[in-house]
This record gives sequence, structure tokens and C-alpha cells, in this order.
Amino acid sequence: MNPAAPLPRIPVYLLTGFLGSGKTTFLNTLLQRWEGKRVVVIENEFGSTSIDGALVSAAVNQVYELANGCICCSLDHELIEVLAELIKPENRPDILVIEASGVADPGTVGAIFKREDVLQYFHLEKIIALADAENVADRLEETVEAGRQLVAADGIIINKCDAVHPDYLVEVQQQLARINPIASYVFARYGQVPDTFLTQEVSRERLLLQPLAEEETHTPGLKSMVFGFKQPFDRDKLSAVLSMRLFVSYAQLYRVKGFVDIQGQPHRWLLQSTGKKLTFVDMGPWPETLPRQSALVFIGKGLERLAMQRMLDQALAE
Ligand SMILES: Nc1nc2c(ncn2[C@@H]2O[C@H](COP(=O)(O)OP(=O)(O)OP(=O)(O)O)[C@@H](O)[C@H]2O)c(=O)[nH]1
Repeated sequence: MNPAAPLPRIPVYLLTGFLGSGKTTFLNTLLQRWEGKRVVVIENEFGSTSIDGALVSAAVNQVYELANGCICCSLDHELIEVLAELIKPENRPDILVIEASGVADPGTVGAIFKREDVLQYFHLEKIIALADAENVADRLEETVEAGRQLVAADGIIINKCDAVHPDYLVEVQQQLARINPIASYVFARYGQVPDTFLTQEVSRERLLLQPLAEEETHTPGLKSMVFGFKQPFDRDKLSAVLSMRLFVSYAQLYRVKGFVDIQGQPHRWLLQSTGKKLTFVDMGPWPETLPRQSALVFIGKGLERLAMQRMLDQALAE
């Protein structure tokens, strides 16, 4: 990408959710909320049909349509080209929204925003998944993509609440929370969510509050596991074993996220995977109320607790 004078990074929201879950409807609520700002939307549609560009409210400043396939499979370069356009001063948006196709793997799209050349200009604020309350349970049984979208999300909107009984909503949320215990959740009709949903770092708080829950839950095909450690990690070793595991077991290991205590580092680190990439973010000093302990959540299919435990044990500091 073309180097330019340093400016605040452009906030990016990545919207995912299975076909028909309400992404475009939610996007239109965002555009109303951000009225007066220059918002650019990148849409992509899987297959030959053109985008729902026409359905996106006129409030949007520009819609880029990537219609040649699925954004996560073949469009890396096309997306990068659009991003390169957007950093030109005349095109620069205040906010960028990407509505990924209903079958996209958001982890792979999110990984583009971890690239050094992209990170300089863009900041991925949040991956938001829309779940259709009426049929998300079926989608999870039928497809791998629905699960991947949900586990990659920082925030999950359980949409179409008007279409199901309130008791069933509770069940749906419980099922999703077992699949992705680190996301924040909100119930919605026609994508209407409170402002706090967009701004709160609820997922981090959740981990903070329940750092050492040793819980293992089973849902159709997906499992989430939490590991707790009182001994600090060696950062290089942890990075090496997890990067290798993400690379080799990409088809099984959908997500890793947690807070880690790194030997020799006074601060708390947030570690998370996006696609096959692993990142460490400095979260500042450990809160006084919390013990210096690591907690890591793994989400995927066919994960073996013992094998994961052994792998993590290897990365502990001596
Ligand atoms: N009953 C009900 N219908 C909704 C709600 N939200 C969206 N819809 C409807 O569901 C349909 C699909 O909504 P979209 O916003 O187009 O969904 P999408 O995820 O963008 O769809 P794709 O682009 O096909 O992936 C539309 O007819 C919406 O009007 C809701 O909360 N309740």
C-alpha cells in the first residue's frame, strides 16, 4: 500500500451472518446512526447475483461491490485494491463497513486487517455476526460456515426476535453462548441494537470476570474449552505452538482467545487468533482485583482436551 502521512486509523466493522439473517437490515440501522459521517460500505455476494447494494440505504456515501466470489476465498487482492483506494485523501471514509457474503469465513477476512500494511491505516473495531433466531440452530447443524461466523464474532446479534417465542430465545442464546462464550450478545428486531453494543468491550470483560472456569460444552459439532494457568507463559514458545496449531489444524480450530500472563512482562496480554494469524495486544497493567493468571478459550471441532493441555504446557515458562 502507498505510504501516506499518519492519520487516525479508519475504524472498520465487519458484518457477517448466514444468508438472510438480517445483515443488510442491520447495516441500514448503522447508516442512520452514523448520519453525517462519510461511511463507505464494501459488499460482496457469493455466486452470480449482484449485491444487495440497491437495498442499502441512500445514506451511505459509497458502496463497493466485490461480486466475483466469496470475499474470504478469492478476493483478498480485490479487497486490498479497494482498501488502497480508500486511503487516498479524496476517498478516505470516517467509517468502513464490510458486509461479508452470507457464507464467508470472517476469520479469514479479519486476518487481512492484521497485515502490517493494512493495520497502519485501518482498525478492525468489531466483528459482528447476525444470527436469525428462527433458524440459527438448524444452520449450525447443516453448515460449517454458520459456526465459523459465530465463533469469529466479538458481538452477536440474535435477530428476528419477533419471529419466535421468548422461551426459545433464551435457549438460542444459551446454545450460542456455549459455542462462543467470549462474545457479547444482544437480542434485536430488524437489527435495532443499543449504542452500547457497538462500543462496549463486553467480551474482554467476560473473560476478565470468569478467568478460570474449567468448562467444556458440546453442541452439534462444535466445542469450546477453557484452560487456566497459574504459571506464566514464555511468549515465544506460546506463539510458536499456537501458530503451528492454527496453521496445521485450521479446519478444526476456529478460534483462540484469552488473557495471558507472560514471564518478564508486567502487563496483561490479550491473545487472539483471526483466521490463521495470532496476535498479542498489550492490555496495560493487571487490574489489582485480578490474580496474575492466564485463561485461554479454544473453539473448534474435534478438539482433544488432553492434546491441547499438553501443547500449552510446553509453552509455560521454566
Ligand atoms: N420478522 C423479521 N424479519 C426481519 C428481521 N430483520 C430482517 N428481516 C427480514 O429478513 C429478510 C432478510 O434480511 P436481510 O437484511 O436482507 O438479510 P441479509 O443477511 O442481508 O441477507 P443476505 O444478503 O441474503 O445474506 C428481509 O426480508 C428482512 O426484512 C427481523 O428482526 N424480524
